[in-house]
Amino acid sequence: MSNSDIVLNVQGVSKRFGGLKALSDVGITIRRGQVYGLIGPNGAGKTTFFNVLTGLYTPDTGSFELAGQPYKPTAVHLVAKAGIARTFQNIRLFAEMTALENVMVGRHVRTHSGLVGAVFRTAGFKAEEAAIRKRAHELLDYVGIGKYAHFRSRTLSYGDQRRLEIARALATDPQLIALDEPAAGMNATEKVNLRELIDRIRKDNRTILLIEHDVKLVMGLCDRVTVLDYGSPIAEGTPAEVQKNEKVIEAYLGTGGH
Ligand SMILES: Nc1ncnc2c1ncn2[C@@H]1O[C@H](COP(=O)(O)OP(=O)(O)OP(=O)(O)O)[C@@H](O)[C@H]1O
Repeated sequence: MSNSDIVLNVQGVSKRFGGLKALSDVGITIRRGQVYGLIGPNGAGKTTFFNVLTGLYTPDTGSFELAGQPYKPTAVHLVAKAGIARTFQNIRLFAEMTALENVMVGRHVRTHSGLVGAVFRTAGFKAEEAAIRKRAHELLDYVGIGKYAHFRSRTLSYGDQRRLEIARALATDPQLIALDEPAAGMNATEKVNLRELIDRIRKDNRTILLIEHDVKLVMGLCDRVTVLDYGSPIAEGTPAEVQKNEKVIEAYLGTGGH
């Protein structure tokens, strides 16, 4: 495989909170079309890594490359523009906006008319708006909630709100989709449906990084996995490989499950 297959290459990430080393020299490499899992016991540093990657926390050290281009994760909107879209553990939708509007907002990251066009409603702006609306409908259909396009997002079920977040992430045409505990709070049926959706996104040659507590889901879905423990990577490999790794078994089962 050539280097052009590498979507995300992050190396040497460290992050301190006062005296606590939340991340020590963490690196991951993700290839195009992979579903990549980041797992580890509670407090291992997964969320911190996600937040660093997506511009919410400033790292102390680290190099960041997306699709071969260096990027600086200094602000969320810059990371989105560089091509990483994320969802949140605690769903962050615009509750009073419709499902369609939420996806359209995501798409605006990639639009060109800008403020002047929006204020004067130029022909270019209107054409762009119509294209965004069409694409947003397509994405809602794609994630399976097209019939709720005109419902306020807060009225959707939990599982459907998660789907909506994924549609909004896809709307930015990202190089990488980062899913923060996508199965959290889902029932068994919703989890099966989520798995199908993620599989489908992967088949469309998208690249996904996910943090997930549901180990079964991770093992069934991910091509590769990195395991963090106390802020350091302790194993990397296929799910089958890491499951057999002594350090991983100890991190999860030994030392009293911190
Ligand atoms: N903003 C912060 N300020 C201070 N300490 C923090 C902050 N965010 C995280 N930490 C600490 O950093 C460590 C790593 O936390 P983090 O939330 O990244 O772990 P995690 O693997 O995502 O855990 P969980 O599985 O419980 O979500 C923890 O000890 C946590 O208390």
